[in-house]
Amino acid sequence: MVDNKRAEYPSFWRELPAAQQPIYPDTDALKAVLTDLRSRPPLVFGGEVDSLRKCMAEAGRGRSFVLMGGDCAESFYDSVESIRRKVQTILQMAAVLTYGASMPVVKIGRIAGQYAKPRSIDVETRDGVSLPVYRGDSINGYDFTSEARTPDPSRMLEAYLRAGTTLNIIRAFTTGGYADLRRVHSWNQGFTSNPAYMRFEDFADEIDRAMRFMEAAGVDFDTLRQVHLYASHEALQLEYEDSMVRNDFLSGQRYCASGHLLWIGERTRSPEHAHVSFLSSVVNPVAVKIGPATSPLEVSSLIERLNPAGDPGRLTFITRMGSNRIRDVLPRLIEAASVDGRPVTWIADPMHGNTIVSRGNYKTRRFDAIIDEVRGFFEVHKALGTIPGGIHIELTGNDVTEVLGGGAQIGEANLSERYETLVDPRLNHEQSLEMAFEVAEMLRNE
Ligand SMILES: O=C[C@H](O)[C@H](O)COP(=O)(O)O
Ligand SMILES: C=C(OP(=O)(O)O)C(=O)O
Ligand SMILES: [Mn+2]
Repeated sequence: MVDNKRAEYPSFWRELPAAQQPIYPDTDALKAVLTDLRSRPPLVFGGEVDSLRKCMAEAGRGRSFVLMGGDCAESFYDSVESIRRKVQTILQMAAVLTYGASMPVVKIGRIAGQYAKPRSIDVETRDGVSLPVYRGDSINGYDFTSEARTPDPSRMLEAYLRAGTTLNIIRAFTTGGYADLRRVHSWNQGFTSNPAYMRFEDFADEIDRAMRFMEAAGVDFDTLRQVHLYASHEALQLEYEDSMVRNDFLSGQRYCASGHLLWIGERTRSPEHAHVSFLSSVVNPVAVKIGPATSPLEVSSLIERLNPAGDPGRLTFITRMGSNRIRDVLPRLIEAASVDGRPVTWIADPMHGNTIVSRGNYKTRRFDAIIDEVRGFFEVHKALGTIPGGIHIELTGNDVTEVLGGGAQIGEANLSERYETLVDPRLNHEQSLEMAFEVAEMLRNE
């Protein structure tokens, strides 16, 4: 467990600098919402959170592989159909990765709480009019009006309710037979029968033979009808996260009950600042996004602050370097963690270091660069004898055109067709599956 002096002063984060926080004009309304949130039931429970921490520990030891995926920013208006397709996409990817890795795949959504966004610029200007930038549905609205863009504390309450609804949908889809491996396999067969993905045919045939072997050998597929899909999000909005802290009634420990795993973003990860201090005071598994400017010293300080007792599964680093930097930058950061010796789980986010702007001014990413960053991540770990523990992807189950390339060859001219994201470009359903096959092949060749 987290044996940290700061845990004795859980509000210590309030004394430290906190980047990317909204400023609410109505402080009385803010207080009322926070009081209300503190009285509400937790969204996730201690036992589930502890199970995920054990899964993250297994991934750190190379005995399982983590798939984290979902929207850059969820919307309060996401339909049940859109959530269903996202869950389906994650389940399909996980089945392919399980075969490639010959290991269990830990499934974690960027879901049921991914409503607050860090931004690089505070204002957005359109036709000479400047307004506060959109920071996620739990902070302000997407519409380009002064009213929508003003931070509104009642949005935190709505975020809590939407997260609860989404968790309920997830529980229904993952326990009601929808996640049955036979069903997931038949969806994947639909994907690989598309001529655009012919190159995965042999791999898909192998999976199909494995399924038939399992059936012939008498595996009880009915025991494979339920899966765990955990919920994660960036713990950016500290007042909301703090209002969701609960002492678990069984263990008595402090959990942030807004999601199973919480991460700290690249823009708020200073070891001396508020986000790190806040997450040091709860026992959830935590992750920190680290970009190419991260120093080995910061890696050791983050370990010291977030996992002083060296609990396996407590701390994950999500590397987001860019395909052209990962092979140079990652080795010294892994070495710093190895010298420290306390266990760390490593996950690759091949999205955020590969963002570009298209000629038509769309924020986008190239599919090939995304795949190349994962390849670099595997190469570096192989050279150092350390463990590549998983991948972290921005995806949607919808048929959007936000990322360039892939088998469907989305080009710059296609981006305007279905560019629907609120913030960053996501892999669409087919690109996500294509990525799963690519990474499964890398895992098999490990
Ligand atoms: O996921 C997030 C984005 O990378 C981050 O919010 C910054 O986006 P921006 O540069 O559009 O502000
Ligand atoms: C903002 C994000 O990432 P990062 O902190 O790595 O830039 C994100 O994951 O959406
Ligand atoms: Mn993003």
